[in-house]
This record gives sequence, C-alpha cells and structure tokens, in this order.
Amino acid sequence: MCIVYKRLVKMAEGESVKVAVRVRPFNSREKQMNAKLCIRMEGATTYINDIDGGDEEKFFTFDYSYWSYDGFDDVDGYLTPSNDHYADQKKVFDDVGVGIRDNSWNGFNCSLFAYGQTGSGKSYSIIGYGKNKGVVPLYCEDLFIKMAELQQENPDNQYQVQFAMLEIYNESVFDLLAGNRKALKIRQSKQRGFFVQGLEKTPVGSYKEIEDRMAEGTANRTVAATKMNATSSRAHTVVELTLTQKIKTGGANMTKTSVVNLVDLAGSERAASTGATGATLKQGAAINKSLSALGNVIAALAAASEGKKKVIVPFRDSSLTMILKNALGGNSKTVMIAALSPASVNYEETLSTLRFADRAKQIKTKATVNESPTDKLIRELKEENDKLKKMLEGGVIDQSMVKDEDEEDISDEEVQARLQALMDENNAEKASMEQEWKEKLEEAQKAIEALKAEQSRKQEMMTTTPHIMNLNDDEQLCGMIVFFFEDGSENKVGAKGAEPPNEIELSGLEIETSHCTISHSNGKLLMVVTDEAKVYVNGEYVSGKLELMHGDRLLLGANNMFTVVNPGERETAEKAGITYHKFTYHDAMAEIQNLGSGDDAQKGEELLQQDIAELGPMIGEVNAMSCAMDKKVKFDIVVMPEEGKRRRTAMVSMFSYLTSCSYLLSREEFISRKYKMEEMYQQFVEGDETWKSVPSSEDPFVEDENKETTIGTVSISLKSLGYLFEQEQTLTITNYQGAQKGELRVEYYPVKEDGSIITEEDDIFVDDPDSLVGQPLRFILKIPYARGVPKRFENVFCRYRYFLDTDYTTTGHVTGQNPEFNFSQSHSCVPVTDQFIDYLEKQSLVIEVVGTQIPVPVKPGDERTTKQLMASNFSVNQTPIALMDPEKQMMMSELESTKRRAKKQQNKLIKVQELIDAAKNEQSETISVVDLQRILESNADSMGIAVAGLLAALKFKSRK
Ligand SMILES: Nc1ncnc2c1ncn2[C@@H]1O[C@H](COP(=O)(O)OP(=O)(O)OP(=O)(O)O)[C@@H](O)[C@H]1O
Repeated sequence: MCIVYKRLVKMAEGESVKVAVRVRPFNSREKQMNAKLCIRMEGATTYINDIDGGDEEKFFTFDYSYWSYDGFDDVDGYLTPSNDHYADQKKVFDDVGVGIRDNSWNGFNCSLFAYGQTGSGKSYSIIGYGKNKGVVPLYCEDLFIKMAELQQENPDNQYQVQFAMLEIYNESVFDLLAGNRKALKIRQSKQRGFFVQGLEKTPVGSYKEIEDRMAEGTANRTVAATKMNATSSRAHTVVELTLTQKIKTGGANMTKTSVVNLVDLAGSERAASTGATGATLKQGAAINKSLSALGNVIAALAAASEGKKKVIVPFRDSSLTMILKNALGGNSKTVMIAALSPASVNYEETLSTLRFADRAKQIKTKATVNESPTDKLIRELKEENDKLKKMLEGGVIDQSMVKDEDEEDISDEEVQARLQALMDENNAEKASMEQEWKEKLEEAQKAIEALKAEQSRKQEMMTTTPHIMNLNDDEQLCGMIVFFFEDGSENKVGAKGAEPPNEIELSGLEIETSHCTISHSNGKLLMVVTDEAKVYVNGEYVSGKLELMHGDRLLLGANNMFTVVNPGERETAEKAGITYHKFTYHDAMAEIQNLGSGDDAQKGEELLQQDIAELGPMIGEVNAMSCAMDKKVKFDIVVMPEEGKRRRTAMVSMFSYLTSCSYLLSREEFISRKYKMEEMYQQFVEGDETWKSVPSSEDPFVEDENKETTIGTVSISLKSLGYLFEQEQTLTITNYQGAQKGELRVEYYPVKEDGSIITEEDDIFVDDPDSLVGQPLRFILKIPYARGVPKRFENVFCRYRYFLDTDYTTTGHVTGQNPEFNFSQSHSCVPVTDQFIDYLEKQSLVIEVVGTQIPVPVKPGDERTTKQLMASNFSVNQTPIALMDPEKQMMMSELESTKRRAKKQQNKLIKVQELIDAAKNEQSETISVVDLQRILESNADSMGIAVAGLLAALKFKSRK
C-alpha cells in the first residue's frame, strides 16, 4: 500500500550563531610584568586599544560582551560580582547555557565552542575550575535535575543521555573513551552527514558519571600527550552529549534526539605564526591545519550569509571542520565563546580573536527538530488518520490518500479496513520498538552500575592505599593518571615491551624498559632505581634505593611527573598539625632547575626564573627528540642581558653537530619551533616516514645557515654623559657563555649644538646630572673597530638600541678578524628628562656584535650518533650555562681589558729587562745610566708609555 502524505517538517528560520566574548583577569605572569589593560566593554560592545603600538581604538559588538577582568570578590572560592559590570559563571550560564538547555530539550542539535589563545580562559568558561563551574557542568547538572522531574511527572516517558569524547590531534581523530588509541575514520552518509565511525557512546545517568567519563577521557588524553610529548593546548577536544527523549503524546510515541557538541578548541595562536617580534619562523606558521581550516570555513559561511553567491564552504579541508559541519553549516543552534586576554602584550592575538568572533556572528544556521524517522512516520500516520477520520465524518473522502494512484475507486469500508490495517501495523512496530528500547535501557543501566562500582572502589582506594598521581602543566590534566600500590606488592615501572610485562607501564621520552621498582610494605614505599634510568625525587637526581614519602615529587624520564600520596602518612601528619604544600607541575619543575621560589628576588629575576623553569623541561624534551631521531642538534638554555635593561632574559641556543654552528632563539621562537618538532616526533613514533623527507628549509631541527648570530655583547655605562664627560673604552666582547670573543672599541663624546666636542676649555661642569633636566644633551657614539673576532664569522657588524629606540642602530658589515667599522653616530635627548637621567644612571648600552657563521663540516668518518655526541658534553641537569648580569658583565669586560693591557705592559717590561740583562753582560754586571737611557730610547717606540715614565726619570737623573 502506498500512502501519499504531505511532509510536515517544520524548518526553523535561519538563525545567527550566537557569539559571546569574555575577558579574564590578569594572570600572575601579566601582573609581574606590569601588564597594561587593553580591553574595555560597554554593554555588548568590546573596545580594544593598541596601547603599545598606537593604532586607533577598535570596537566590535557581539550578542554578549562579558567583563570578568575585575569587580569580583572571592567568596569561599567562588568569584562573586561586587558590581554590575562583572560577569560571573552564573551570568554566562543564564545567557548561554540556558539557551542550549532549552534547545536540546526541544530536540535541536546544539554546539558550544570556545575559541581563543592558550591561557585566555576557554576551559574556565566551558568547564570551569573548582567552585566556579563552567557551562558544561552547569548544563549537565540542570539536565539531570529536569530529567528526574519529567520522569516523575510522566513515568511512561523515557530519557537517555549518552556521552562520547573525542580528540582531534594532528588531523587524526581519537576516541578518548576507547581503551586503545587508534585513529578513527570520518565517514559521510546522506542521513547523518559527516560522522566518526566507531565512536563509542556511553550511557550516563548523572552528572557525576559524566564527570567520571570526562576524567577517564582526560586521563587517556594525558597518557597520549605524554607519549607524543605534546602540549594539551594543541589538540581540539569535543564532548558529545546525545539526549534522547521518548515521549508519549496522545496515542503515539515521539522520539526526539538532540546532539550537544561542546568543543574546546586548541589555542588559537596555533593557527597563525607565533613569533610576534618579527623574527617569525616559517616553521611556526599554520601549525594546526584544523584551526586554520575552521577560520576559512567561518569566513566562507559569513560570506554566504551576506548573500554572496557561489561560495564554496571548504568543510572537507580538515577533520575538525568535517565534524563541526552540522554545527556551523546547518542543523544546529550554535554558540561561540571567544576568550580574551586583557593584557596589551597579547594585543595582536586578541584582536585576531575578536575579528574571528566578528565573522562567526554573521553565520546563519537552520536547525530542525530531530525526531526519529520511525516516530516521525507514526506521528505523521496518526495525523493522516485524524485527517481521514475527519473526512469520513464530513462525508468527503479523498480516496487518493489510501490507495495507489493506478487503483480503481474503493468502497468506504475498504478505506476503513486499510486504515485499520495500517494502525495495527503501526501498533505492532511500536511495541517492538518499545521492547528494543527497554532492553537497551536495561543494558545501559547495568553498564552504569558496573562503572559506579568501579568508581567507588577507586574512590575508596584513593583514601586508603598509597599511590602516585600525575602532575601536568595543564591544571585539568593533573591527577588523571593514578597508580596504586597494594600492600605487599612489588611494582616494576618501565616502558611497554618488557618480559614479563611491567606492572606500571609508562610511555614517553627517556623511559627505560626497566626504569625502577616501587614496592609497598606495611604503609612504607620503597623505590629502587635501575642503573642509568633518569629519576628525580624532589628536584634531586637519584639512584639506587630510597624510601618515598607522602608529598614527594617524582620525575621519571623526561616528562612523567608524579606526586606521591600516602594516606597513612598524611593522616599521621595532619593529626600532628602538619599540612602539606600542594605542589604544582611548575613548582616541581622549578625544583629540578634548582631555582627556589625567589621570594625576595627582583621581579625581573623572578620572571627569568619562571622562564628557565618553563624552558628547562622543554629543552630536555627536544634534546631527547633530537637523540631519538638522530637530528645532530643540541639545545641549551642561555641567559642573556636584556638590551638596555639591567635585566636578564632566558634564550635557547641551538648547536648543530653537523656544521658546528650555534644559533640563539628567543623563547617564543623556540616554543613555536618545538610544536613543529613534536609533530615530526609524532610521525617518528607512529612509524610514518614522512618526517625523513622534510626539506631542510622546513625542518625545525635545522637553522638557515645565513642566519645572523650574536657573536657576543659588550655593555657600556653611559653614566659619564650625565656629567658631560667623554668615555673611551676597549671592552671585551663576551658571548652568552661568558667566553671572550675579541674586543670592541667604544667611545662617546658629549657635543655642543654645532656638533663640536665639549672640551675642558669649554668650562662646562656638571656636579649633579639632575641639573641637566630641561637642557638639551647631544653626544656622538663611535665604534671605530673590533679586534680578535673569531675567524668563523663573516659579515660582522654591531647593533644597539639607544634609550627608547625600538629599532636598532647598526654599523656597516665588515669581514675579517679585526673589522674596522669606523662608525660614528650622533644621538641626543632634547630636552633631558628625569627618565633619561634614570636611564644614564641605572642602565647600560648593550652593543651586540653580530655575524654569520661559516659552517665547519664534520670530520669524514665521524659517525657518532646524536646521543653519543651529547653524552660527550651533556650534563643531565640543564642548569643555564651563564648567569651573568649586565653589571657584572661590564665589570668583567673592563677587568679583562685591563688584564690584557697589563699583560702587554708586562711583556714589554720583560723585553726591557732582557735588554738590560744583555747590556749588563757586556758591561760586566754594571750598567751606566747613560747606557740604560740609550737602550730605552732605542726601544721606546715599541715599548710605549710604560717605559716613557722610566725614561723621563732617567733623563732627569742623568741631567742631575
Ligand atoms: N573569567 C575568569 N575569571 C577568573 N579567572 C579566569 C577566568 N578565565 C580564565 N581564568 C584563569 O586563567 C587561567 C587560564 O584559563 P584557562 O585554563 O581557562 O585557559 P585556556 O584558554 O583554556 O587555556 P588552554 O588553551 O591552555 O587550555 C586559569 O588559571 C583560569 O582560572
């Protein structure tokens, strides 16, 4: 039988993507750096100010602009508004979360995604921290409360929530709930659009269970991140919640399914190049294909929504855009939260986030209610039946509704009979579907019970059994990996593949097959470290046997960091009134760098220490990667004086064993390069050989041979200028390791308005530099030459930044060991300000001597691996090589020059002595003053001033 009926699907009106932006408070790093606020908000409008660059203020209007920068009190851990301006988590949920909740109950697909640079507050808004729960937990809690209420009101209705969690990393899709990490395929079907084949959906019965599943997913993510040595902020995480409602309406059942996608995107800076300083590396660009593809998709959709024709939306370009196609391109109600940093240092990144959000708000989606096809059919049949009944009652029968087109007219009885048959068929189908539903539900219930039991067992063990749990750079990944030690157990720890298998299998850099053993006996934990395995306990490199105590920090290999939890010990300590400090990953890493907390150190010094603590483990990782792939490169942390400031800054040196060239990378350049290395390393781990054929111009382990390198620096104090004195100095060029790389002649002379040098005759005296304030000050800086520059550099030049200059002043390029720069430049400060006097007093002019390196190829026959090469000069503890402050460097440099001068004088005096000795021999042990005078005079040119005084004295004596 063929039923002809009209489709009754209601299509919602095209609806824009809802866009909210949110600005967070300064973080501690920004506070320490005295960051400047560059965002303000009025109503729904966000303004951004280019404080450092001076571009005009820009503004953008969104559905919501959330001010979370200030105006709050910490009440018991919850950040509570102290004025109307501040948007707390509740406000965000009320605006954004409630909409998602209502839409999902109405059967619409919904998507919420968070965009923004790393650390801008994406996770805070989506997931939240501690009591400040984000949209996801609040939505889920609300979902289950409402579900319980509805269930009570209508016991016949059935509701189910399923949970799935996936990760997109380097274009591969991984099910975070699957036991094994295997990349899944994205497929496309007419009905479902793009979908991830084989993605596991787990039924969940409460928010607690969702939390547990999320924790499980996050733990799997942590293990994978440790193994691949990747930072979490590089992956996109998608949580997918499917809400199915089986509702009895009248006689029919209605099943509504809505999928809610919660997407935590990778840090947006990964989409673009990282080095904001202009020293951008090509390797740093477009690292995350998915994120750049998302930008293109959004731009195309925005253009299409503006009515542009022939827009092709490149959904197929990346895994992320395929998965989000529904959310962005069609059947979904979509919300985006763009997270903003308030600090002017992040201006460029924040502006690009605002632009991205601005484009996103132009996108229109069309969401339809998702009914199950069977239910829809039943409902539509019922509607048809009602219609037919009405027709029957009214005596008008449209027979075409129940007969085939080519069939003859049929009797009213036949119409009724067919109708009845149809109803019976529907009822039978309904019953079978209900049975199937019931069975599925029972199955789900059992699975939930089993999980609950497992969970409570774990919970119990956490409070009774000693264990270690992981510490991670990303707060959300801490405590995700837990290994328990049962009493009487001996647990071998090491990489996979040991025979018999290790009880605790770890993956990651520098994990040995047999790394260590941890045994538990009567509340005591004993660790035995295998020879040569890398283990740090509380910052100390350890070997052999030792007892582990509650609160200890363990670093196994390069990046598996754990903290020891011994509930028995903790309890005893707590009874005695002792509370343990909660160590973060950074504390633990800083401890390994042996840096201490630096409570009373200067602010700049603290920042430096933070940078070193951050870079230290990264250096360990990249060196281990270099060894694993035999890249013949070694990295080290170096500490450089920051130009113009009495501050030091951490940088990274990259030394190539192939060319003996070393290059300096800024922290940003290095981090951006490291992402690329991780990508390469991932291919290596996965046995994908593409990394071997990467051209050297794109290889993060290779540096451009023509890159300019700092040979060394000299620091010269400009203090004398404050007294209008000149200065002429020959200063030692010191490289970052404190080694001398030649000498540089630097001179400066205060000058008058006409450019002539101020001399004593001018009779201008300044007792107090402050008296110069308001007056003009001009001087000439000369860099005549350098001496003894290492042979392996060519195209040598000097550069420096004077006072507030942002650009370098540069000398000409000269090749040779004794380059003559003949450089002279006039500088001024008109009028002199307090700030300038401060600059003269407290800072020094750092002159960098720069050149390009001439590669020295490896000796033929040297086939040592990177590991062997590093072992020959590699220290386990990556303590920075040179920790010299500019002042000390200046003093050292002066001292070195003096020493050299002294040495020369000494040589000359030795020569004089020799001559005298020779004369003595001739003159049988005595020498007349006249003869001595003659000897000295005939050698005076080569002896210089040292003997001039002596000669004068002799002349005086002989005259007498
Ligand atoms: N609105 C806010 N109010 C108070 N603190 C916030 C807010 N947003 C973020 N923070 C804090 O800023 C820090 C960074 O935030 P968060 O971890 O959410 O950033 P993210 O963008 O998710 O970073 P990543 O990309 O590394 O995951 C956290 O310590 C968080 O507590």
